[in-house]
Amino acid sequence: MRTSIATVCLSGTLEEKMHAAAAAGFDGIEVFEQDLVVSPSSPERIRDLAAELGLGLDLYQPFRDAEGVGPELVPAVLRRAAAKFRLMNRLGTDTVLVCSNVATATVDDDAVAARQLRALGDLAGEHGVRLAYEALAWGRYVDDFEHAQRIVELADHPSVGTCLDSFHILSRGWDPAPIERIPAEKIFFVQLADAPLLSMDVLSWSRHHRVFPGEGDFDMVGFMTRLVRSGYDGPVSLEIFNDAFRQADVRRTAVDGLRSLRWLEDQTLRALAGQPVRDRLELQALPAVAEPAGYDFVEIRTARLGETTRLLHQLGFALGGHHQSKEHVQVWVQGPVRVVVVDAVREAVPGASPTEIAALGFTVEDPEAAVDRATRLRARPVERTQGPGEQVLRGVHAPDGTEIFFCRASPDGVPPWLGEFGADDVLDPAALVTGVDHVNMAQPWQHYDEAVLFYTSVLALEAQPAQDVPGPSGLVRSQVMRSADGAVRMPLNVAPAAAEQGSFVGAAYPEHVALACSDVVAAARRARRRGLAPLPVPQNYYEDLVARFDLDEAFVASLQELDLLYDRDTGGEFLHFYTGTLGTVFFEVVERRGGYAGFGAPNAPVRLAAQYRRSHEPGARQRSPRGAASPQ
Ligand SMILES: O=C(O)c1ccc(O)c(O)c1
Ligand SMILES: [Mg+2]
Repeated sequence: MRTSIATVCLSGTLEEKMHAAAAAGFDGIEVFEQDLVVSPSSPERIRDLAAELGLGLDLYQPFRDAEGVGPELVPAVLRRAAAKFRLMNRLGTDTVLVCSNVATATVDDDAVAARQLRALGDLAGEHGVRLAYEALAWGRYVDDFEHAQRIVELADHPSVGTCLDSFHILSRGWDPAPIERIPAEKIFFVQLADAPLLSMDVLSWSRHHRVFPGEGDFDMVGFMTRLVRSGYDGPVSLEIFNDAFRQADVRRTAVDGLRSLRWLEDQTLRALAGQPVRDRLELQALPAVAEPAGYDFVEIRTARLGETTRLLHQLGFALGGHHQSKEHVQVWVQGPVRVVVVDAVREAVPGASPTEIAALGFTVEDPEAAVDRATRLRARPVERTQGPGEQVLRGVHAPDGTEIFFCRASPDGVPPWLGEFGADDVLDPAALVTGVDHVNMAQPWQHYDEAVLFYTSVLALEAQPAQDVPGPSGLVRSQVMRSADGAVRMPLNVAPAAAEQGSFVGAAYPEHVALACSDVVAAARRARRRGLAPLPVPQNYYEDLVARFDLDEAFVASLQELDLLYDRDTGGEFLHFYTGTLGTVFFEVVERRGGYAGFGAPNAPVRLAAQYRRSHEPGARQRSPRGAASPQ
C-alpha cells in the first residue's frame, strides 16, 4: 500500500515535515497550500527536496469553492485554477484536491456542478493534472461521497475523479459500503482520519479532533475493507487536523502516523481473511502475536532506594535477591508479583525522575515475534546488557519512554530471569497479594493518542471509553487499555497541564501500580504495623459513602479506620487504599469482591485531592518530569 501523509498533520516548516515523513518511511506527502505559501523555498526546490528524500508529492490541496457557482464567478474560478495548475507543474504534482463548495455555491443543481467540474477538467487536462473531488461533511450542497461521485459521473471527464476521506464519510454516519461499487479508476485519492465520537458541529470536530487510525472510535477497518474491494490501488494518505499534533515533535508524529497505517493494513488483512477480493492494494501483514497473559514484572528506578524498599516491605514484599552481575538491581517479591528495583544513584540515567516506573514486563507466548511486530510498527528497541549466560530480555520503548519487555511464560509461574537474583523458590501461595491488578501510566498530553495506538498495535490491548476525573489542578482524562480477557489492564491518564507547569505535585504527574489482594483489610493492617502512613481519606467521604450506598455504619467505620475506599457496581464490590507518593510512583492495594469490573473511578477525585494536599505540605519534595522522550 502506498503510504502518504498530509503536511497539515505535522508541526514545523515544510522542509521539516518532509524530512520527518521520509524518515518515518512514508512513500509520499500531500502538500497543503498553506505550507508552501509561507515557505521561502521555491516550488522547484521543494520538488528537488522531495526527489532527494525519495518522497512522492502525491497531492496538492485544497482547491476550494469551485463548483455550484453562478456563471459570473466561473471565469475567476478558472483563472485561479490555471495559476494553481501551473504551480503544480513546477512542483511536479499531478493531483489536486477540489473540496465541495462551502462559501460561494448558489446553484443547487448537479448538472451545473458537473458542467463546471468538466470545464475545470479540460483546463486540468491541458496541464496534465487530475482533479479529486471531495465532499466535505459541511459542504453547502454536496456533503456526502455518493453525491460527489454522482457529480463526477455526470462530469464524465478523464481528469475528474473522486477523493474519499474517511472523516467526512464516517463522521456523518454514511454507510461506506457503496465505496465498493465506485469504479476504482474514478477514485483519484483516499484520505484517512479517525476521530473520537464527540457530539459537536462537524466542522469543529474535523478541524481539531481528528486522530490517526486506531486512536479514535471510527470503524477504520470497515472503511478499508470497502476500499480494498473497490480495487483502488493509489495512495492511502493520512489527513489529520489536530491541535496537539500541531504542537508535538514532528518526527514522533510522523512515526505515529506510519505506525497507524501499518497497523491498519494488518487489521484489514485479518478482516478480509478468506474473502475473495481484488487485492490490488497489496496490504502488508505484521507478525501475529497473542495478547499478553499478564504482568511479568514492574521495574522501579529510584534515587531513594531505602524509602522505596521500605514501602515495598510495608506492602508485604520480601527481598527476592540482588542481581548476580548488576549490583544496583534488586528484586522484591510477593506471591506472583515481582518488583525490580534499580538504584538510580548507581545507575546514573540522565533525565530520569528520582523515582519512576521505568519498565513493565509482559508475559507473552512468543517474545521474538512480539519484538519483531513492535519494531515493524516502528517502536524503538531497548538496549540492555547481559552477563554471560544471563537471560536476554527483549523490549521496546513506549511513547512516554517506559521500557516495555516481552517475557516468556514459564510453566511453573517462576520466570527464568529470577534465577539471576538467586531467587528460584519464592512463589508463596499464601501471599496476600495475588497479582498486578493494573498499572496506571501518566501520559504527556502531546503523546496521549500515540500511546493509545502504541498499546493497541504493539501489545494488542483494547481501548475502553475515556472518562474525565476532576482533580484540584484540572480534569484528568483516563482511558483503560486492557487485554480481551482482562489479565492486563493499564489505565492511561493524561494529566492536566498544571502538572507539567509544576503546580500540581512538584512537576510530573504520578503513576501507580495497583496490587490485587485477597484480603485488603489484612494487607492494610500489616502495612500499618510496618509503619505505612496511607493516603488519608477525609471524614466527608465516609459520610457520602453511607448516603450513596446505604452501607452499614459499622462497616463504614471499619473502612475509615484503615483509610480504605469503597465502590460497588452490578457485579460486586471494590475496596482499596493508596500509599503516599515517592518521586512519581505510588501504590494502590485493591480487593475485588465478586465480579466488580471498574477501577474505583468515583474515588479517584478523593485520591487526587489528598495527593494535592500532601504535595503542597511544607517540606514536600520536588519532582522532576520524566526525561524528554526521543523520537521512536
Ligand atoms: O477542513 C477543511 O476545509 C478541509 C480541507 C481539505 C480536506 O481534504 C478536508 O478533509 C477538510
Ligand atoms: Mg480531506
